[in-house]
Amino acid sequence: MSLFKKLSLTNIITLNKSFKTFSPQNASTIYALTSGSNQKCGVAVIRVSGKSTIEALLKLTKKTQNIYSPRKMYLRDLYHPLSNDKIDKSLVVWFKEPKSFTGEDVCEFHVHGGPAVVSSLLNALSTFDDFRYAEPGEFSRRAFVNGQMDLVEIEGLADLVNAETEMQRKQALSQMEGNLSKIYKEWRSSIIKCLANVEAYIDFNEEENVEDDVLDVVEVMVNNLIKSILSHLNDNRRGERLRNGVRVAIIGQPNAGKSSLLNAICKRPTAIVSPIPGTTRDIIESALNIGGYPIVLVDTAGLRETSDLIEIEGVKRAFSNIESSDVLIIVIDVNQHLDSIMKKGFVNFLNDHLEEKFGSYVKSLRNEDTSFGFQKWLNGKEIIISLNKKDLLNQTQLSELNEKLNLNGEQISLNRISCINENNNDIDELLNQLKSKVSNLCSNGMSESPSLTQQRHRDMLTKCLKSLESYLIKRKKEEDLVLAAEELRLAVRWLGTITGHVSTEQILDVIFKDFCIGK
Ligand SMILES: Nc1nc2c(ncn2[C@@H]2O[C@H](COP(=O)(O)OP(=O)(O)OP(=O)(O)O)[C@@H](O)[C@H]2O)c(=O)[nH]1
Ligand SMILES: [K+]
Ligand SMILES: [Mg+2]
Repeated sequence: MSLFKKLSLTNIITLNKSFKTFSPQNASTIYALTSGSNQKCGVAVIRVSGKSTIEALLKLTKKTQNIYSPRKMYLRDLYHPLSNDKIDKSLVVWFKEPKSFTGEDVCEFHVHGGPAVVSSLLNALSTFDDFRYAEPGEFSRRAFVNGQMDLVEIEGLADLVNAETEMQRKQALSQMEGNLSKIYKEWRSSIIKCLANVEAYIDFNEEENVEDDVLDVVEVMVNNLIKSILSHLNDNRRGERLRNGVRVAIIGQPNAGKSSLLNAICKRPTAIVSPIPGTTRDIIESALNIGGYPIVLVDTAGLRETSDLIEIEGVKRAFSNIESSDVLIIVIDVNQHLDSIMKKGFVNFLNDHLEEKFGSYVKSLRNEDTSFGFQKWLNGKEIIISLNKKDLLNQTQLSELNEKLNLNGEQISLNRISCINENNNDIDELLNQLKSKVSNLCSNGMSESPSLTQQRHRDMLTKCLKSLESYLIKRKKEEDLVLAAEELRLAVRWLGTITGHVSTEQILDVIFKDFCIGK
């Protein structure tokens, strides 16, 4: 083995060793109701983790020595250690460290899910020395500290617990199983390799053992890394959208029927509907699951110029929601605008209508460019146009309208609906259009090429990318190689922060505070 290769190896080992900078706070044994609710239920699970777990299990089941094999279920009576009172008949299972969720000795008691049973067992556990009720996320935190899961996997676990739709579940499961971590870990080891090579070159370039082209090889590797990280970052936020929900804003002029449409889609009277224009002022949000994709449907105030102070604020909020939404459903009262559509043709009508209704907003978007068209206006958003109140048109008007609805190849979806007539397929057609737009915007949650799922990862990856680029710039300017190498060291750090190889208490506190107790 060349000196160069030997050195790479030892450097990697020291780099990997220096990362656990925090101390595990696992002196006490912790316990919690882990099955979630405090409501009555068939079975409640109480989890215990820590070094005195076994003592508690033996005491509660009145055994003097450990007769329990790990990972096997036993049916046992549980007794309160102080009163000797029988608490319940329970299934017990224990896991010997390190083969447990937390990496410590763990025991689970499956008891009948009544509040009195649960509190009696929790009370019994509290009587043991150095036992305390777990903090939110403390079991997971111990799993992390003991190396059972990295941070990205733990975040996947939290997402899995919070997943509300099928696609979210798939994405979270894949992340929990380490598919996303794998990418970050591979990148990290590549950078560590680069760093080790550069350091070897710095230390030993006088000697013949170091290959001449080492720095060129590093440059190629860094360039490849930059490419991979960039394409992961520029994924159009597909994974984040799936995790957080796609924002879909319903917009249009007053009385177009926006709130009626929200109610029709949600199948409940969420928003107030009235014939008075300017009814909706606040933003009304409703969470939906469409084909496994999470959606936040947003009803907004009708867009118009007004002197009503409250309505002005409503219109302002509507515009800021247009800005932050991924999909816009533009509702148009087709009865009111029929003449105009027939006269101008649909695309011209739409351009004029949008310019009139959204003019101020559009102007702010287009700066000096005065040409007006959907593409400019969309600004990357998906658009669905809903011609509402079609029930007010007669058959002749409807068929004349249909002939006019030529979109000239614009990338928008169009539908004709009625929010009054409950018994129609129009809303279904709209939902299908919405689903196809949303599925284009979201990752499908599958593991082949896991998507970036969190802003935290995005921030760290961006910093990592900057450091890699700085390395190349410093190399190009032929600056001191030691200073350039420092950039690689930083890049390793940023990546390590994502998975928790480099860690600070602040990051951990932020991540684990959102966990429920018992996780
Ligand atoms: N005939 C008919 N009337 C409708 C339809 N959809 C809504 N309306 C009526 O139109 C009026 C306005 O409906 P809303 O849903 O309040 O309209 P909006 O766009 O939310 O209005 P603002 O909140 O004031 O901007 C109400 O009287 C609704 O009953 C429809 O499909 N057909
Ligand atoms: K209204
Ligand atoms: Mg409304």
